[in-house]
Amino acid sequence: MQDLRSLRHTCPSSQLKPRQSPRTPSCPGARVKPSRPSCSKLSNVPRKAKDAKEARKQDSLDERILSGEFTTPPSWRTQVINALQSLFGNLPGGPGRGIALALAKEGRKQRAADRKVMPEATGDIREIVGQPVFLPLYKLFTIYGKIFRLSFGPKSFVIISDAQLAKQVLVTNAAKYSKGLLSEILDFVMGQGLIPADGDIWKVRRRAIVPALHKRYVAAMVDMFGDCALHSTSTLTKASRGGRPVEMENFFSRLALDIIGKAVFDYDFDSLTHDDPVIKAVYTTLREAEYRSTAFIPYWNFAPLRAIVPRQRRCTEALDIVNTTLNGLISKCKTLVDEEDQEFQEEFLGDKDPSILHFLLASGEEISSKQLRDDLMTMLIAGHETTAAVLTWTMYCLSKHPEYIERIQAEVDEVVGDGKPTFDDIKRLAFTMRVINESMRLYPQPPVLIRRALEEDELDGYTIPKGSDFFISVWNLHRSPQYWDNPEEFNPDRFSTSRPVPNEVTEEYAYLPFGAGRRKCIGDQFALFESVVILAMLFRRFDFKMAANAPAVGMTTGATIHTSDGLLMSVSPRSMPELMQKADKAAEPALKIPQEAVRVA
Ligand code: HEM
Repeated sequence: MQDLRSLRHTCPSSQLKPRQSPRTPSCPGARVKPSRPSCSKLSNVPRKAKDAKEARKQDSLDERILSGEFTTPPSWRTQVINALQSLFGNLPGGPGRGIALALAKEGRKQRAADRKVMPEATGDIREIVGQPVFLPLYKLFTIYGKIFRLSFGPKSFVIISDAQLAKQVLVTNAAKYSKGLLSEILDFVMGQGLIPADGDIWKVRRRAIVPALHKRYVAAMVDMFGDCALHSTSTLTKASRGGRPVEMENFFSRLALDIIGKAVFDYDFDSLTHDDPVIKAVYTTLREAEYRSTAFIPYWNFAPLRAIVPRQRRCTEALDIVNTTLNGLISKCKTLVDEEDQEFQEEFLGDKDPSILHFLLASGEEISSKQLRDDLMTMLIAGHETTAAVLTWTMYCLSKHPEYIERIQAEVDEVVGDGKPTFDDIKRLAFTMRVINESMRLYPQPPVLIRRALEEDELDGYTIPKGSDFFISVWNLHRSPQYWDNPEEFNPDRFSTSRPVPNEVTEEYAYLPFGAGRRKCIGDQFALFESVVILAMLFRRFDFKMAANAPAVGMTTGATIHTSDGLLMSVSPRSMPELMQKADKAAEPALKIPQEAVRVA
């Protein structure tokens, strides 16, 4: 893999100099590492050699920035006009002055014309896909500013790192943009589900699904979050008794899977205590979706290769298992709906099964099994990986700030005590909520949003041709010094607890943890409540800190930000013996967290 040496700047405008001295967009203490190589050749390279190569790559971009390589000179026309203007302006008296004035006017016109050409970085795509893509994008943002084009051979992307431009694409002119590349990548797993769908299918499905997440449903889910979190404490208790550290990313991934399975189709994966073919199939499918979003040759589009390449064969088998399971759940729920005499009304909540699937079937809407499966699969993925990533990075941020853990514990002791948080308690767990809001600022999941222009548009004075692909860098927005004081600092108090929970509107589109506009996340409340309940339940019962010999925490990315080597923490019970006895009684005996299915790719 090359370093970024071939990235060339071709911006003609002098307006686009770096706005600040460039620096590495580091998370507090986190180490940046390349994602697992998508090219099998690299997997034999010894780890140290790979690390050294990565370090050289980082250094070389920094050095090149500092050397001024990316500093944007004026276009040659502007340079010639400037030179002539100064020549004639220095002639004593006579026509020289008049010519200099005319040149000054021409210079102004030329500079305006320069500004119309979008700044452009060109390079080799392997330089970007070899590492979490949002990191080089941050560096390029410090050079090229709020909007620039990133080109690799014939392919190019417009990168947006500005709140008002993001608002224009996501909200004001949303009808002019589709999910583009994302739909292509996710088609094999989500089909026409809500995330990749566009046009009329998206409109119809959004209208059908959003009402399912009504207030009564979310309140019922809050209770279920508490049950699942309590169940998970047996795993932590067992680890703490055995003096064994817990890999928290794996732990949260499985806890979130258990929750979303129940919430969406009333299926108990119980993945924290066992592995089975369905769980393995779900993870194989998820990892394949991530792999496809970072690999740069879509060889799987050729049917013969899908049949030959082992990982593609495994993926097809996994999809079969997941689809068969979903079909089984759909027909079971259909039978339930046929047999029950519960009337469907607004805020419908199934007595025996409060899931979204039950709501959708009970609503009586005509829908094909394939569409229903696409919807369920979409929500399974959307609601699982994201929440697990948010909890993992929140834990990581907290591990650096024991003082905030103490504040969460004090709040939970006062508001919740030994029980499970209720819907009404959540408002009063305001500091815990701000911790999550702040962690989502530093580690947005996903870190970039993808769009494609369906028709010509104009952004910041630039003409955007139809078909242009966009990355809206939420990572850049959330760490931009233009919008945030000390943007790299983890500081939950930047969001006051006496103000509403921060969102895209309160923060004027500089904060987009759930996107914005018509494609905004439908599970935002669900996910925030879920995260608050889990943190409250765990911190009431345990203390967490980084394990003594934990590997440094690095980042890799697919759809969300993963750790490169896990988040290894030691867990110990808080010194409240009577509480731990109660927790032990409530929870079932634990097996160790199954490891093998989580890191398949
Ligand atoms: C902390 C957890 C979550 C985060 C950070 C998150 C983030 C997001 C973001 C940023 C988008 C917008 C994507 C875009 O504009 O391209 C989105 C869309 C979506 N999310 Fe979430 N999400 C979370 C949890 C959930 C949950 C729990 C569900 C389901 C119960 C869910 C279902 C969806 C769906 C269906 C969409 C597509 C909406 C549409 O296009 O109309 N998400 N999510």
